[in-house]
Amino acid sequence: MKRKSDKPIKITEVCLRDGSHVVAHQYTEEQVRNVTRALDDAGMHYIEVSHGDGLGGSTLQYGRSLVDEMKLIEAAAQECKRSKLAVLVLPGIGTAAELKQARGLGASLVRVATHVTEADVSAQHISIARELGMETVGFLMMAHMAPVEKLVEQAKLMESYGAEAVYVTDSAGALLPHEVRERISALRESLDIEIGFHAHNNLSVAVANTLVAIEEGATRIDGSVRCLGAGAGNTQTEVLLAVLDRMGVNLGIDIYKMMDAAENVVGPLLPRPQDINRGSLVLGYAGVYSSFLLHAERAGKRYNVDPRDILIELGKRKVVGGQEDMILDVAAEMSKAQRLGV
Ligand SMILES: CC[C@H](O)CC(=O)C(=O)O
Ligand SMILES: [Mn+2]
Repeated sequence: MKRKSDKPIKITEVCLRDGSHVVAHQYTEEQVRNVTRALDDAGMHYIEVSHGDGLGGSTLQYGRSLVDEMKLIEAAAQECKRSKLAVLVLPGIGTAAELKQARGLGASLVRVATHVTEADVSAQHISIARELGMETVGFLMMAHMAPVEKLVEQAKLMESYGAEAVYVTDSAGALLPHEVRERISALRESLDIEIGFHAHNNLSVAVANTLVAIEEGATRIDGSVRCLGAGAGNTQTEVLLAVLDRMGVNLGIDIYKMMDAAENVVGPLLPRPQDINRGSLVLGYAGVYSSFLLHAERAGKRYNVDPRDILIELGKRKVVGGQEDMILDVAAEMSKAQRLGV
């Protein structure tokens, strides 16, 4: 593979954070320990652990965690011998206090996540993370919703606040390979910091998109073992590693150990196969936040509305992360309209 960056590629495994959405934030300490131990043993670079919506996400609105995420972070930190521990924080949900606590428990990298057009709200969190001595990464979510110039402008803001890398985050799994190429290439030309890419597989192009991102110069790459992430999941880590190895890119992560972790440790955690069903396909097709799927399915059951219609409507209304309460409102409105035959 011809890469446009000569920096090493670093993989962040997100099944214990993005995958938290899939298990409705019900991870146990034992599950987190087992997964972390297996990933660490394989040589994973970074392992992210937090509530699915980041630090402080355990609320009625986003879903309560079974176990306090700080306990999960502490457990994961104790299992990390080689891997570094990462956390995610969304300004407005997670506070400086939680970030400090996570740092104290052993988290050494933080991704500060904002909607793609709202990078300005990340300034304080980025600067606090830098003061705490953490590797600090910006995470621009729903990257398909902004034109390339806007994405570049927002990434530059994060860089100016002190971010050491900025991610193009395809939260909805809506980006197509040529759109990933345009975005990563524009960022490479405009930024002096590393570029990352986080995919969702709702249109079945997560691995392909990730390869394009790497070719264009992205060096921070996310994946989830067995696709254990919101919607249809993320770039499947063990598959990506095998494909990269076949392309002559070896990242020092043991592929057999990753396959075994996928089969024996993560596989049994899946509540259902992470295939691309009609719900996850609609997410990518409509460009809706992947973590909305479970909420839309629940709302659909409650109000007897097809979850696909709810997701399409959310897409039309450009509902973004943090507006989860709109899902019930939309379902209730649609149910009323159905009853009245409107
Ligand atoms: C709400 C946080 C979100 O799950 C972050 C993420 O992984 C994404 O936007 O894809
Ligand atoms: Mn995600």
